[in-house]
Amino acid sequence: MAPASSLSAWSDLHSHHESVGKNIVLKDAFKNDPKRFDKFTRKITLPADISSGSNGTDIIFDFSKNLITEETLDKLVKLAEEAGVEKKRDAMFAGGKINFTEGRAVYHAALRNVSNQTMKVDGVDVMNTKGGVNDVLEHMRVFSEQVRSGEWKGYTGKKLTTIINVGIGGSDLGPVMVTEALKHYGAKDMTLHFVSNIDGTHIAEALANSDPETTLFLIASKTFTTAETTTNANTAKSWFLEKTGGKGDIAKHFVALSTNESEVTKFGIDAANMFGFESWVGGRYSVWSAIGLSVALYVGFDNFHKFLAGAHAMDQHFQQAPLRENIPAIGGLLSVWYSNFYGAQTHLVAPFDQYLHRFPAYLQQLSMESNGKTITSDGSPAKYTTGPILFGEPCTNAQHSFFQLVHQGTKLIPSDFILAAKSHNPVSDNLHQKMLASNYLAQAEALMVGKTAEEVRAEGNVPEELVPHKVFMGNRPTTSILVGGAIGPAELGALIVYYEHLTFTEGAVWDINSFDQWGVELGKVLAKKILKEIDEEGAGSGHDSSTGGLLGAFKAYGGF
Ligand SMILES: O=P(O)(O)OC[C@H]1O[C@](O)(CO)[C@@H](O)[C@@H]1O
Repeated sequence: MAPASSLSAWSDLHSHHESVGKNIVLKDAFKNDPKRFDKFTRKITLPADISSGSNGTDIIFDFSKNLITEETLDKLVKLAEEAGVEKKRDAMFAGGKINFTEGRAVYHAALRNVSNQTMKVDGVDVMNTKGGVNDVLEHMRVFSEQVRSGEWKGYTGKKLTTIINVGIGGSDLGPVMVTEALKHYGAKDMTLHFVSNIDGTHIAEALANSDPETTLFLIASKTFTTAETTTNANTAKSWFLEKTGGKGDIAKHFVALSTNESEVTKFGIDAANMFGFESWVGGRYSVWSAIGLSVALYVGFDNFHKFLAGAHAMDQHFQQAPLRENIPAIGGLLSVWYSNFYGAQTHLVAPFDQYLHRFPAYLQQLSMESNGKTITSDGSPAKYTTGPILFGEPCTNAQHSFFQLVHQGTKLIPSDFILAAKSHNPVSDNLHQKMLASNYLAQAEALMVGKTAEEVRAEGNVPEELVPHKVFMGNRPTTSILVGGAIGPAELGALIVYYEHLTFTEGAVWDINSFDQWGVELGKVLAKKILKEIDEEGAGSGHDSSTGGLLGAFKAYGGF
C-alpha cells in the first residue's frame, strides 16, 4: 500500500483540520446539536448466553466528546478506504500473510472462533486439524477441570492450589491482566503468581511461600528461548527438585505453553504436557491461546470459553460493520486524527474499575509493540507520526495523581474512560459505585467544558492573580465506554478486541507492519554480550565511556 500521507483523503483531512477541526468547540457543538450523543454513539450487544447478566450486555462507545463533526467522520472513513483498511482486515481474517516482514499470517482471531467457521492458513484448516485450535482447547478444558477438581494431583497426592506462571511480555501481561480483571470469578482456593522479571526478587518472592507439593508451574513462552523465561524456569525447576529431595515429579508439576516442542522437551517437560499454538499467534495476541491456561485454571473453562466468545462477537462486528458504524475502526481513525492532525503524542486509557488495574499495562504492549514503528511497507520511513504513547491507571486513583496534566497541561491527551454500570461488589448500598460513576461522568464533562476566567471570577473570593491558575481550557477529547452490566469474561473479551482492532486500524492507515517487533532485538543482543563481560576481567570492550564506566562501577560495587 501507499504511505498514508500520499493519499488524497490525507490532504483533504489537513484542509479540514485547518478550516473545521481546529475550530471545533465541543460544548458549543453539544448546544447546537441535541442529537450529538446519538449521532456519535455506537453500541454492540453481546449474546445473552455469554453475558454477565441474564440479558445480553450492551457496550456503549460514546465518541461524541471527540473533536469531530459528521464531515470529519466521513473524511476519516474515506481515509480508511483509501488506505485499504477493509482489504487488510479481510486479508487478516482470510489467513493472509499480512505480517510481511516475518512472512506470517496474523490469525489470533481463529483462537476465539467459537462459532467454528472454517479458517485456513496455507490451505490447512487451523480449527479442526490434529493439534489445531479445537484440540488445544479440549486439552485445556480437560486439564483445567482436572486441576480444579483435584483429580490431577501433585507427586504426594495433594491437590495443586498454587499456580506460578513463568513468562514475560505477551506470555505474562495477558494472563495477569485477565486473571486480575476476572478475580470475581476466580477459584477461591487458588493462589496465582506471575513471574516475569529477570530480577531474582520476582521468582524468589513467588517461591518463598509456595509449597512444592501443591504448586503447578506453567512455563509460558511462545519461542521458549526468551532469556528471562528460561532462566526463571530453570530456577523454578532447581527449587522444585531441591525442595522435594529429587522425588518431585516434573511431569505432575510443570507444563509448557509454547510453539517450540523441541526446546520444551529439552527443558524436561514431556510433550504430552505441552499446550501448543502456532507461529501465526503474536505474543501480544496470545492470551486467547494456550498462553491463557492460567486464566482457564483460575476462572474455569466455561468462563474462559465465554471470554473467547465475547472476543469473537467483537471480531464479527469488526469484520461486518460498515466503517462508519465500525466501533474499533472509529477508535483507530480517531487516534489517527489526533496523532497526525492535532499533533497528539499520547493516548490515555483510564478504567474506572479496580479489577481492570492492569488493563493499561496490557494495552501498552498491544499498542506500542504493534505500532511503535517508523518504516512503512515499501521500506521508507514514515513522514508522519505513528503509534502514540499509551498510558493509564485506574480511576479514581489517577485523578489524584497525573490528571492535573490532562486537565491543565500544555498537551492534548485524547482519553478513554471505561465504566461498568454494575459492580461485582455493590458495597454500602452501591454508594461506591455511584461515586465511581459520578467521577467517570464528571471527568469527561470537566475535560470538555473547562472553566473560563469569567466563571472563576463568578465564584467570588478569588484573588485576581489566581484567576489564570484556576482556568481550565476544556475542549479536551474523551471517548466514554460504558458496559451495560458487570464486566464478566465476555465483556472483557470484547473490550480487549476493541483495542486490538483499533490498533490494527491505526497500523493499516499508517502503512506499517503492526505484527513484528524487531525493535526489541538490539537490547537483547547487547545484554548477552555484557552478561559475558560481567564474568570476565576488566570493564568490557568496545563500549562508550559511559557504558564501560558503569559496567566497571557495577562490578566493583557489586563484588563481581
Ligand atoms: O513468549 P516469548 O517467546 O517468551 O516472548 C515473550 C515476549 O517477548 C517479545 O518477543 C519481546 O521481546 C514479545 O513480543 C513477546 O510477547
